[in-house]
Amino acid sequence: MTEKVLILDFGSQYTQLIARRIRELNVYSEIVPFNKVPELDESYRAVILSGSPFSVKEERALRPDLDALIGKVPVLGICYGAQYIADYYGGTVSRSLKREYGKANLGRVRRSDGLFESIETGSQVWMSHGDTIQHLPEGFELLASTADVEVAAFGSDNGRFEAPVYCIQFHPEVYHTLDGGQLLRNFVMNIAGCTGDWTPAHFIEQTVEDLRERVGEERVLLGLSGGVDSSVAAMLLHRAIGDRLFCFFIDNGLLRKGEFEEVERSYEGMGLNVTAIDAKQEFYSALAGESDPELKRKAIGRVFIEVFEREAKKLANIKYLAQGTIYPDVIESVSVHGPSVTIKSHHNVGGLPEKMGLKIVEPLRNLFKDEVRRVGTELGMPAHLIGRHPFPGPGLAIRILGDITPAKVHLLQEADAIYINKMREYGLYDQVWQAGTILLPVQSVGVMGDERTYEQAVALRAVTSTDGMTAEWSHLPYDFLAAVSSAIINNVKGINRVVYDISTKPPATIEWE
Ligand SMILES: Nc1ncnc2c1ncn2[C@@H]1O[C@H](COP(=O)(O)OP(=O)(O)OP(=O)(O)O)[C@@H](O)[C@H]1O
Ligand SMILES: O=c1[nH]c(=O)c2[nH+]cn([C@@H]3O[C@H](COP(=O)(O)O)[C@@H](O)[C@H]3O)c2[nH]1
Ligand SMILES: NC(=O)CC[C@H](N)C(=O)O
Ligand SMILES: [Mg+2]
Repeated sequence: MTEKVLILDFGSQYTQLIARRIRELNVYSEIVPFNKVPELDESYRAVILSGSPFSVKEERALRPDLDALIGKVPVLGICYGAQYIADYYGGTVSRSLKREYGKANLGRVRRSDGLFESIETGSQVWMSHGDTIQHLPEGFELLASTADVEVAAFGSDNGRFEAPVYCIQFHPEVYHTLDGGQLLRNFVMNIAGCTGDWTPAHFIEQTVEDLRERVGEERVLLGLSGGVDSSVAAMLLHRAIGDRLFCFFIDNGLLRKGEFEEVERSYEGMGLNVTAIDAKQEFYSALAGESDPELKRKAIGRVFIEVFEREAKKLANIKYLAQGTIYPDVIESVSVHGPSVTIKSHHNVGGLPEKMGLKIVEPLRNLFKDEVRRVGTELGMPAHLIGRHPFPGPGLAIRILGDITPAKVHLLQEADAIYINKMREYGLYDQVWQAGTILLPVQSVGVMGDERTYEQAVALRAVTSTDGMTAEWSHLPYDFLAAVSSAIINNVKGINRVVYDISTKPPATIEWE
């Protein structure tokens, strides 16, 4: 049984980060809304309470029953989590008009305590709160202070409860808390006694076993996109059920330049059963004359389903559809406006299961993207497949603003290939999370060889991100941007202007449509 750390989400913007930090210790962690605590069987070794935009002093504060948790397993409260524990057990928390936001240093630390082992006095921490803990509840002791807050950390491991409880006002999960990783390690490994059994090898072994059990002797269908998620899902299934996995790779005419052939080639030698399907014309016909972004997406989704359905009919007895759904797609988070379900799903073959009566298998639904990559590496997949930037299912159709024609696709493919190749050449590809070129529906005047031109413009997009939910525009070097711009304008006839997109998400999104 894999050991687990449970994270109760009170709506902090950092909740996912807590889960990732724990997983970096090779310990499995899962996030649940604060009010959906599962039965704590012995696989749960510890519970962490996240921060929150709420204040414990508010009427609407989120107030789960802590008696069900505290004393059962070691508990760590972070920020709101700490304030709530203080408040719950009879301490006092006061609201202050002044927020403490940013770096602070732990001025006094009770280092004899397990939570602060190997952490020096003066260690830099990151604060983000308005409320202050004034008095500790009975049975708790002060563990650390900063210049601004007396109660930066406190805990109870003296017998008031049967398991230790620790509370910290700062955020150990953000990188600005320099010893945050050490603190979490102290809590998870030393105090909660986790051993670190969540490794890619362990995950593969267990998943392959589960898949064999689940799928039995049935056949499984999988849409392969050339992207990381579907490729790793395919490899896992292949290991579990071999030739009973049938992969379809569809050329929708909206892929990058040379991508169809390249992806086909990279799957050779991996042992997968892949059928490549040329459906370019079907997609182009469905998109003809359509310029509304949502209608374009819908048309593409519809054709994906049609193609899948038709091809699947040629194979008898398919019972399952495999999807590369990953953890950020399924986490239920608490939103600032109250507990709600926010699930982002972009899955392009989404309508298929109901239509064909297929059951879904999602071998990656517990993994973050970087973990998917580590599993892929462990499975022996080539580095260029693992390191690929994410690419949307609707492809270049959502990067060509307005209606789609094969000629526009061609124009964008050429510009995009120059951008991406140069990015590799300059050693920037792996520093960027995702990059692409957007064909703008504007023409502008230029001059080339003493002649007037009146041609289209492209925008370059490059972002850094961890999961695509938020993103920063990448600060790419000017000499690189200059080289790309001149290569595109000199080599792609039809484009005479290149601009760089400097918008973050939110409020912009990564794709333009
Ligand atoms: N050209 C395609 N042929 C077959 N299936 C596809 C194609 N494009 C997308 N899909 C299906 O849609 C799913 C969602 O695509 P998505 O881009 O989110 O994931 P991915 O391609 O596996 O990974 P990545 O996010 O790294 O691109 C894929 O997992 C795949 O099953
Ligand atoms: O498979 C996909 N089908 C889609 O319909 C789709 N739309 C956006 N994306 C990808 O999702 C991430 C976030 O994109 P946005 O900021 O544009 O919402 C980025 O990585 C986008 O490339 C998609 N992927
Ligand atoms: N980051 C947090 O958890 C903040 C908790 C609470 N809203 C405060 O301002 O003090
Ligand atoms: Mg993709």
